[in-house]
Amino acid sequence: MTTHLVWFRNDLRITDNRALHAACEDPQARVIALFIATPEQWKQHEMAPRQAMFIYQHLQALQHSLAERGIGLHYHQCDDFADSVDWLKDFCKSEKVDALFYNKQYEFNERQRDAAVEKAVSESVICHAFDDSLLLPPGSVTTGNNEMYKVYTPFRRAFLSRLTESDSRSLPAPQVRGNAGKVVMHRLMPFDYPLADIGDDFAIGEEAARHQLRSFCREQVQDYLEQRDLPAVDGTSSLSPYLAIGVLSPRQCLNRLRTECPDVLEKTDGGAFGWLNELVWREFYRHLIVAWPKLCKHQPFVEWTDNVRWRHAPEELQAWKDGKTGYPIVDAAMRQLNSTGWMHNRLRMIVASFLVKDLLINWREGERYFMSQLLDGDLAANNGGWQWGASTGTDAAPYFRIFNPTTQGERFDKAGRFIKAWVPELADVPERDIHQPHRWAEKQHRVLDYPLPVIDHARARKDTLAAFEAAKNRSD
Ligand SMILES: Cc1cc2nc3c(=O)[nH]c(=O)nc-3n(C[C@H](O)[C@H](O)[C@H](O)COP(=O)(O)OP(=O)(O)OC[C@H]3O[C@@H](n4cnc5c(N)ncnc54)[C@H](O)[C@@H]3O)c2cc1C
Repeated sequence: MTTHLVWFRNDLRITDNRALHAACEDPQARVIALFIATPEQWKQHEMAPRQAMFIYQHLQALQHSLAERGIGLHYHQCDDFADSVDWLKDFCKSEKVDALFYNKQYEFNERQRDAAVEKAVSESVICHAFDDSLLLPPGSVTTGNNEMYKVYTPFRRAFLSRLTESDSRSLPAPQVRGNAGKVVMHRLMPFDYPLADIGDDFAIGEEAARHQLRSFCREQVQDYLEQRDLPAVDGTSSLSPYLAIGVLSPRQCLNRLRTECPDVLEKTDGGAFGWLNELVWREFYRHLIVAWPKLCKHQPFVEWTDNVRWRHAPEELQAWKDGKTGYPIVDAAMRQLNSTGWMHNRLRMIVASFLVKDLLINWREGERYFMSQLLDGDLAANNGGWQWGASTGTDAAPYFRIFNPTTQGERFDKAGRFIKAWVPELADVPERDIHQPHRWAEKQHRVLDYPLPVIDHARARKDTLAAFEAAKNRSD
């Protein structure tokens, strides 16, 4: 009997999982599954303790779903990727594995590890790697010169035309195998990594994720364009934590969207197309890290931006992290992040702009801090978002485009509902004054238990423009 090993990594689901599906195609094969935890590597990647917990809980759910189908999940903990290569080689030998099935990861370290694994086991194991976490594989959407796009809009155009030709059907969960009911449930030890409570906002399991997807596409996606920028409204899908660790696949998202909104590709001014556009951003950033691996190594896409003389301002950095900058929308956003591990996209843009363009602090500090807190931490999307905000990346906003944190708050949280939910110190401030609470307090002769702005935006704007200008000149 042949033995097929499915190595789970960022694809913690049994439905529409290409590697699992392929491994189970031969009904006679013995199929076993494996997850390797690598806490030392996670530390280096700044993975949030909340995300580690989210993974751990989904691993438990996965183990049950696999066992019901007659597939035992083995679990092992190594320090880092290098150790995992050696261990996997021995494991394949001891379990007499004939074929290894896995879904590709696109980050630089992960690709190096996979190449090392394939080499290490090549004598006795056939490896099957699948493009699973994207709608279209990296390198398949290119310019006429066969190069990756550096700008999003033409990428999207080319992407959508390729998408219509591609097979993006979702695959079913594997059939129940002959040995169901006899599977050994190996004990899943908690990872040797800090684990933090994830609260009640995100239910565990792929069924819960699919339910959330279904109801979003059925009930909310039509209003996406009007609501997606309003943090006080639950107007986006909140599916990013599931997509980040592969509890849900982008094909499942696309297919559900098409079922509920069959004209999604034709009606380009509708909410459904707007949502699809976000899924394409996700693809864009993943394609980019493969085309430019330097993005995985903390390097800016636009090289001259490395000449910017960032400020060393540890107290202001800390105020930003703690949500105590004195700018209500920034503080509410950071407190949401610190308390839930999730932040609304508009707010991610605002706080990123504030850190980089107001405080003139290196974008890498923000990127790192986000990873350490986010439940949906994802190298490609996070790096892409930060480099966009810092004007150091592809398709970046030009450096002279600087968000004004006060007017951003006025535009997207007019009545301050979101602010009041997260900054209780401002509970008494009337709606019309919520974005400039100290001005109101002064007029009212009130003392607010809320910090004064850490920086004056108008002055900061000038300084930042000068710093970017000087960096550009230095590189000419
Ligand atoms: C500074 C910054 C950092 C970010 N860090 C991350 C991160 O670590 N992980 C992450 O998944 N997203 C990140 N994003 C992108 C975006 O903010 C989140 O994906 C989104 O807020 C998740 O909420 P949602 O699931 O309700 O999204 P929806 O609006 O419902 O979008 C659907 C899905 O599309 C994807 N998506 C949406 N917007 C983007 C985007 N701008 N870039 C890439 N993918 C997108 C996500 O997978 C999301 O779940 C970041 C954005 C910025 C500006």
